[in-house]
Amino acid sequence: MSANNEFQSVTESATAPTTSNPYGPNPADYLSNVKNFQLIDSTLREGEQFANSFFDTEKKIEIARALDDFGVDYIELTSPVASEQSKKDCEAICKLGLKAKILTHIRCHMDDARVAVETGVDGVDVVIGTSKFLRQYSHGKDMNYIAKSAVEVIEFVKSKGIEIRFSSEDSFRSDLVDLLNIYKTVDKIGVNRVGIADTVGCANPRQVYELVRTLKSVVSCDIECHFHNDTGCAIANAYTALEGGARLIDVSVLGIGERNGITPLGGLMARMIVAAPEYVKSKYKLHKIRDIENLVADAVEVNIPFNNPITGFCAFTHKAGIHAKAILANPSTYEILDPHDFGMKRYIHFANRLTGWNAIKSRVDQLNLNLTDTQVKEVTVKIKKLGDVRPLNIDDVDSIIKDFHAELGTPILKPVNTGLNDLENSNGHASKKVKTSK
Ligand SMILES: CC(=O)SCCNC(=O)CCNC(=O)[C@H](O)C(C)(C)COP(=O)(O)OP(=O)(O)OC[C@H]1O[C@@H](n2cnc3c(N)ncnc32)[C@H](O)[C@@H]1OP(=O)(O)O
Ligand SMILES: O=C(O)CCC(=O)C(=O)O
Ligand SMILES: [Mg+2]
Repeated sequence: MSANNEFQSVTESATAPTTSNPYGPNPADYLSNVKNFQLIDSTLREGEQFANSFFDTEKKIEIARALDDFGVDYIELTSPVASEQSKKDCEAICKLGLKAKILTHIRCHMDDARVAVETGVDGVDVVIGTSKFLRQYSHGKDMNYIAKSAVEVIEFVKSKGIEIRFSSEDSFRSDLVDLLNIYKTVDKIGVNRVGIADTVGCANPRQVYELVRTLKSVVSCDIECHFHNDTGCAIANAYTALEGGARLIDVSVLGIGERNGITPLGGLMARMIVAAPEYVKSKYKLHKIRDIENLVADAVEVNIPFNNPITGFCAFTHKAGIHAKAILANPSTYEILDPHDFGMKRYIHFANRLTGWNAIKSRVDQLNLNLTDTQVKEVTVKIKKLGDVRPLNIDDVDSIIKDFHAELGTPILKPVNTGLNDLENSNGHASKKVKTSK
């Protein structure tokens, strides 16, 4: 068996969930939930609550169009009672005729509901805090009052013929009996969705799975989930919620939102393409993620983080010699995501002291030079030696290779081609300055 075939067979068995069954006793059940999810993008609601955000009407429209083109199912907008302009922007976005359904997000109060239903939205997301913190320090209402006002608001919105979702804020610090009672009440009068919100980012995936499973056993409507990222669990929690039977996940571009934000759109796509590749690739224009992230990053004046899934400048850059060799043989050896699915490229960063002769041989081949394996190993030693002294760039490596080749006096058989391709790291050592992965 060739090296390539060996890699192939390892990769295939590692990515075959139905045979290796990493999902426990009912893989079909978990997977069917995961393969049918929907996205509610809240960049223009939760994202407006991000510290740096200010979107004028034109920018909101540009972002809404980009999200629609990407394929999100819903776009959630700031409450129309937040300000006069928020209301006008909501009305303007409703008139765009987008494929995505437009939602606005309001408090559980008739004053808000009356304004929301007049904006032209396809649905209203209603929220009210149910934890003791929110009941004491935010709105100050008890569970009876919450249930009464929820019923009133829901019936009113339903009477307008648009979608209605009821969500408890701070669900994971709320009393479970209180929660299930209020969800049962609103499910009975017929909401489109109920929402679970990890408002403070305290939940872990096991807690999420348990709550979603429990809720699923008492309501018949769809379940939506909203996860903050304070403890770094927002993507994992979203995924686990889907495994548990939730249908919809709230996301925002780059995860922008209150504090350090919520489940990021791009990061969730990275997670979901592994679980449901056909569904994700057919439903969402994944190659648009980079442009959407750049659009929002520019608007809120932040850089794309270096370690961002998919679009971080080094998300598909392989450096150590051991990795480079295997990547050259079969990219799946060290990649769970294929960069080409997202319109991205893979790079092998060979200009450093951790490189190996296999990576340097690839560079020699790219330069169309004619060296034996023994000669490539010799020139690799020279490259690593300089790499011990200072950071290297591609030109350093090329010069060492070309000088070595010239000293041998071997003719160059073909014209030299130094154009960039997948084996060159065009981002080089500029990580501190690189704003995006372009
Ligand atoms: C977890 C979340 O992200 S929830 C969504 C957060 N989004 C927003 O806050 C939208 C932007 N907000 C705003 O523009 C303003 O806060 C407004 C217009 C909503 C309210 O402004 P104000 O009336 O000046 O009140 P303020 O913001 O100081 O306090 C919040 C008020 O809402 C009430 N409230 C808070 N949550 C809820 C709720 N879910 N349902 C009903 N009332 C609520 C509070 O009791 C308080 O009213 P009070 O001052 O009469 O006690
Ligand atoms: O409406 C919701 O479900 C979520 C509201 C929110 O932003 C939160 O609780 O963090
Ligand atoms: Mg939130």
